[in-house]
Amino acid sequence: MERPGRLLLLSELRVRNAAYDVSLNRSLLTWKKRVSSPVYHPFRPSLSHNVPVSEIISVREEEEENGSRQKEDGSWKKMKEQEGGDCRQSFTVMYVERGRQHRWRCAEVTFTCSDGALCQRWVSSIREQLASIGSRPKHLLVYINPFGGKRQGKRVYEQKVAPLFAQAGVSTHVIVTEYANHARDHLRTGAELKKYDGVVCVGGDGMFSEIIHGLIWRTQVDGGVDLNCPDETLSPCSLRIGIIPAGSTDCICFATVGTNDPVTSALHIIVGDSQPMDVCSVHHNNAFLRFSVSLLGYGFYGDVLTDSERKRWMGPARYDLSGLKMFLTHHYYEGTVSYLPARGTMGTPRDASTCRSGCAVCQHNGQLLSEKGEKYELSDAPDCESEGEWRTVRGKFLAINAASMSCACPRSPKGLSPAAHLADGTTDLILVRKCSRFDFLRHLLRHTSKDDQFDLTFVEVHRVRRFRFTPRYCQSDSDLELDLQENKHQIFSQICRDHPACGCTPAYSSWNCDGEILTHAAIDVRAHCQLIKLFARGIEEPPVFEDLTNPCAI
Ligand SMILES: CCCCCCCCCCCCC/C=C/[C@@H](O)[C@H](COP(=O)(O)O)NC(=O)CCCCC
Ligand SMILES: Nc1ncnc2c1ncn2[C@@H]1O[C@H](COP(=O)(O)OP(=O)(O)O)[C@@H](O)[C@H]1O
Ligand SMILES: [Ca+2]
Repeated sequence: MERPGRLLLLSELRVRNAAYDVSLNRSLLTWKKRVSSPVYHPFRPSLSHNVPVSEIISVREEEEENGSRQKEDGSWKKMKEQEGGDCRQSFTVMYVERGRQHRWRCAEVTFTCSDGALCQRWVSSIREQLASIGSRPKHLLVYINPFGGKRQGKRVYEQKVAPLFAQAGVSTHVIVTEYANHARDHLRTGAELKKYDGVVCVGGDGMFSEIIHGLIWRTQVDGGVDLNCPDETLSPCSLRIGIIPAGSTDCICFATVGTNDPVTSALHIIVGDSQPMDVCSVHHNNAFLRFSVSLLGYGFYGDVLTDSERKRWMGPARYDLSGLKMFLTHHYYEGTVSYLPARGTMGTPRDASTCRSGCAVCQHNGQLLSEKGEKYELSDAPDCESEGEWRTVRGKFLAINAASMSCACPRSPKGLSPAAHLADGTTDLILVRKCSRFDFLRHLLRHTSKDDQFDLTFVEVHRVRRFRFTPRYCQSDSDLELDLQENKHQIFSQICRDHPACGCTPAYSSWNCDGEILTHAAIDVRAHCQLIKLFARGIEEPPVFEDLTNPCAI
């Protein structure tokens, strides 16, 4: 068996007319400038580059300007004569280069070889190494929401993403959605999923939500799982999902990649990254309502979303206006929250460390939950003997938020729950009790600074596996139906005839479920560990020691 470090090729090649020693093994492509004097010079920029094979995007043979080109059969039709009489050919390697703030770019380097045969050997060796990476997708199903965010999804895909996919030899079937839930319904029933290695979503969190609803639903139906039963163990989806950010918040992309940049996302897809992610199921009276991967927010975030939907024409700025309006409105909601604390798992919501690439907490908890899955499922059932583990909080709340991941986004780069994990099988339940406007503003502002948004007397946070919310004035299903029919376009679409303070504060808010409105206030939520996978790797730590041998790092 070949060891990863075994040298496959070592040649003297030229890069921009300078001589380099270029080597390839199964994990690394290295090019190192030949120096006339080998004396060490501390201030001379480094002359060595290392690119992991896993981060090579593609390799292409260059067509010489003077007409020398490769024939269909791979032989060289005409060689360009060098002054010295030798023939030269060149090839270009495209690879991932890291920029600022987790951005990735496609860089390239052209190597000139002394002869065509050597050039071909290099090209085919690199191609062989790339082909042996089994995790890279070859065929992708792409859904574009042309109306997400600033309505740039189609243009962004065509101009920035499609050329990269073509360069990397990734074939695509592209569907531009024509109506809301088009992608979801196509994934449920129409798409031939066996043909693809992954699904790509061009849009925002709402569009991503459509994709996971289609994929998870299809996987459960294929596996005979009853989605309406909150205690069922769901089957994980095998297809990975890529997100090209083209929405308004794009928090799922930001929290899994570290930036909202279409090129960076496309490169993570091409190199075949894989990031498992938790999904919460939301039920009402034993009927399945929705899935959530980022924010489930009642009160403030539910009201912001409901208000902002009527301002869609404003684009992403609608959230700022609705946010300000709802902050001034200052509604609170009464109810009971019951939760099952996450026991035996690593990590707490007050940890200083955050979820990063290759997160040990996610790996530990993921393994624990998959090994002890059955036992955990049983003890989680609220009506079994361990009912005593459930805790209950009653009160008046300005906001009840469940963050299954940090929910970091450009508005709040550390997120709603900075220490939440992408794939640990838990969600962070944040309860913001009724307080003054001034105190609520302090809490909100802390999402944008280094200060701890949980270190306030009216805020509590719990890491949980399940929770339930019941509003004080219980909503009947007929109320909800009337509500939907009559008050669809009202900011607070509640029936509050039984509410003593009717006219000043509504009895119910709605849930903001990854940017989609849920009108049922009473819900039962359960975290499912690592139910889906993304073409991402989590947020990378900046290198502690810069690679001083790499001039790009200086
Ligand atoms: C006075 C300063 C206030 C600063 C408050 C900052 C807090 C921001 C936390 C944002 C968390 C966002 C969680 C993500 C939610 C998205 O799923 C959802 C839909 O996204 P998309 O489909 O891409 O539009 N976005 C929202 O609900 C927007 C919330 C904005 C709240 C101001
Ligand atoms: N072609 C379409 N026409 C109208 N709505 C659509 C279409 N495609 C998707 N949607 C819906 O648009 C909503 C918002 O999409 P999203 O991409 O998240 O943008 P934003 O981040 O701006 O909210 C989602 O609920 C999605 O279901
Ligand atoms: Ca989680």
